[in-house]
Amino acid sequence: MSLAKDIKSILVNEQQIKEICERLGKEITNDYKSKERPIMIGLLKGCVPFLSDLARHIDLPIEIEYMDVSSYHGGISSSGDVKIRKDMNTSVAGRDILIAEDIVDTGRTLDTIVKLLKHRGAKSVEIVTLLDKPAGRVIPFEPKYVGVTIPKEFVVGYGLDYEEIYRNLPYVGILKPEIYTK
Ligand SMILES: O=P(O)(O)OC[C@H]1O[C@H](OP(=O)(O)OP(=O)(O)O)[C@H](O)[C@@H]1O
Ligand SMILES: Nc1nc2[nH]cnc2c(=O)[nH]1
Repeated sequence: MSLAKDIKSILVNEQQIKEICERLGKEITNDYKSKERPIMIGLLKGCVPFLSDLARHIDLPIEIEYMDVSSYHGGISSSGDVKIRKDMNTSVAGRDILIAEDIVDTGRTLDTIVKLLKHRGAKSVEIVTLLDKPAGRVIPFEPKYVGVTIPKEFVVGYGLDYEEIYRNLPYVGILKPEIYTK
């Protein structure tokens, strides 16, 4: 059964993703070159393909950690309740942190996690996201590094799921509404 048949249109294709990772990797390499062993924290599960591709374009000694965070418990809207399902093991106190995300939508996930990491004593906390959906915000939030700004559509692929499916599509596409309205 093909996954592609459920996609209305491709929003960010494989070539565009490649170019975004190269561009952001160069920018981050330049901005973080004088910082001591920054920690890139991926927010599972959606971050996986993006973090993996982006990190290979960062030419610096960085550490990579993960936190498993979720607020979308099935369906296409945020529950508003950001749950940490698995925390990281390393202390962030005094460290420069770069959070890697697949998407910033309502802003709830990142607002919660940035506040938490600052409360734990991180020296700096910045965000790199593949997708930014500013029209979805319910909390003001501006990620520092953005791959591409997208319209207010529910998207899947390249890490992003609908009910845990579609994360393995190699591109980002708009899901046909009949998939989530049926
Ligand atoms: O800006 P927001 O409205 O908070 O949405 C962004 C979050 O939503 C998705 O995660 P989700 O909760 O679906 O978990 P997942 O990464 O495991 O799919 C995505 O990976 C972001 O973390
Ligand atoms: N799959 C998916 N997850 C999200 N989390 C927040 N916005 C989105 C979205 O558009 N698609």
